[in-house]
Amino acid sequence: MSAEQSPTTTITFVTSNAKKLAELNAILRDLTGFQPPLNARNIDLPEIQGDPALIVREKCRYAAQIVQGPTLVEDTQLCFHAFGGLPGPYVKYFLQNLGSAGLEKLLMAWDDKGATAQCLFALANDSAAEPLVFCGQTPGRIVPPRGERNFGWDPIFQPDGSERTYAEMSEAEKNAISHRYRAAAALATHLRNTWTTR
Ligand SMILES: O=P(O)(O)OP(=O)(O)OP(=O)(O)OC[C@H]1O[C@@H](n2cnc3c(O)ncnc32)[C@H](O)[C@@H]1O
Ligand SMILES: [Mg+2]
Repeated sequence: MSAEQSPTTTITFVTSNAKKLAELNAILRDLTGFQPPLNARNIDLPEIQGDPALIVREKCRYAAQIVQGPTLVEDTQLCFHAFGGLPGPYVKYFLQNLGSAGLEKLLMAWDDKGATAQCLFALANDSAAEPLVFCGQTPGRIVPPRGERNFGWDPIFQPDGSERTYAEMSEAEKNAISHRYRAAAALATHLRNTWTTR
C-alpha cells in the first residue's frame, strides 16, 4: 500500500468483549486489505434499555466522553421471532443465567424457531456528535447446541441456507455471512473516504 493509501484516522473501539474485537479486525482486514487502525479499549459500558439503535447511540456517547476522539461501539442482539424480538439486546443476561442450551429450551413450546442475529455499530467523531449507526442482520433459527467454537450463543444459531450453526463454522465462514460482517461492511463503506478500501 502506498503512503497515500494509508489509513490515517485511528478509531477507538470500546468493548468489553475480546471476541467481538477479534472478529471485527478480521472482517475489516478482509474488506479493506489492510490492518484496520482500530485502537481497542476494554470498558464495560452502561447500556440503557429500549430500542437497539437508541441503546447503541447512548453507548457511543458515553464511550466518546471517555475516549475524547473518534469512537466506535457495537451492540449485538439475538431476536426470537416467536417472542416478538426478545431477548434482543438483553440476550447477554439470558446467556449468563441460562447458557445457550437453556436459551434454546425457552422455545421448546413454540413451533416457530426463527431468529434474527443483529449487530449495530455506532460511530462518533467526538462526544458532541450525533452517532451514526450501521446495522447488519442474519436470519436463521435456534437449534439445540452444536459446535466447538466458544462465542456466546454461536452453538444455537443456524443461519438460513446453512446446515451448520455459527459454532460449527470456521472463523472465515462465519465472518463471510454474519450479522457482524454485514454491519461492518456498511461501516467500511462509510469509512471509504478516510480508510481506503478495495
Ligand atoms: O462491551 P460490549 O461490546 O457491550 O460486549 P458484550 O459482551 O457486553 O456484548 P453485548 O452487550 O452486545 O451483548 C451481546 C451478547 O451476545 C453475545 N454475542 C455478541 N456477538 C456474538 C456473536 O457473533 N455470536 C455469539 N454471541 C455473540 C455476547 O457475548 C453477549 O453475551
Ligand atoms: Mg454489553
